[in-house]
Amino acid sequence: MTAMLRARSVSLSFGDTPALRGADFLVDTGEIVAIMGPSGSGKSTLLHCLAGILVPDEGEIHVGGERLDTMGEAARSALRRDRFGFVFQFGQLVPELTAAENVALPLLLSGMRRAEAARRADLRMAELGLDGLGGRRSGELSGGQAQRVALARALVAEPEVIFADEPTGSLDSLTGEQVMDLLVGTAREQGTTVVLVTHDARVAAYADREVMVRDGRVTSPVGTS
Ligand SMILES: Nc1ncnc2c1ncn2[C@@H]1O[C@H](COP(=O)(O)OP(=O)(O)OP(=O)(O)O)[C@@H](O)[C@H]1O
Repeated sequence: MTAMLRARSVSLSFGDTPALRGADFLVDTGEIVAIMGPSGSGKSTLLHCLAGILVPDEGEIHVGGERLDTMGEAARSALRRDRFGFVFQFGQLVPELTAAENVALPLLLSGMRRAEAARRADLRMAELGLDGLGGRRSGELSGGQAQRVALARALVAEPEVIFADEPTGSLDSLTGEQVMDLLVGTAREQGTTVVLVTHDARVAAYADREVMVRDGRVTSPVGTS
């Protein structure tokens, strides 16, 4: 197996607060890894560094063969757009857009023509059980529906990596299970790598492997290769 993402001795502080203190992490291509650990231990910060949203103060982040932490903002933003998909606790749909427009957004941003983007968005929504909801805005969707729309948006451009930060945190347990079934099912089908942050052992159980973050360090095995 080849490493999709690797963090080496990553440290990052917010002012005087150290969030990461020499964290090492590795995920192989197609692997689903859950990052667990106590509140405030640095899980989200690690995910944001791996995704090129935050730049560490020290250490290295590698995506495939590329070094992410030394890239400029424009290159990191292009890499996030072209190779990564994101699902957060609250779907973060654009409220002014319909569900279908939200799902098509990543394709439009990468320059796809409107009709083709709409066609692919429809297909993806149908796969996630969202038939007939394309015209609704986020305020007209249930929490589970909105999170499935967010999932469709994360998956529509067939990213290499999905980053999911507490993707079921705002849902009841049954709806959360449905969202995890869809996320993990689609990722396995497409060979997508998933990095998942969660407090919930039932959610982490969907992953191939769990790592534990404590006090800004990954304390359990960092990877398989
Ligand atoms: N934007 C920020 N500004 C200042 N401090 C921050 C910021 N983001 C995180 N921190 C601090 O960094 C540390 C790690 O935070 P992080 O959000 O990564 O933890 P977490 O393990 O994801 O926590 P939780 O499970 O509660 O979401 C905490 O002490 C937090 O207060």
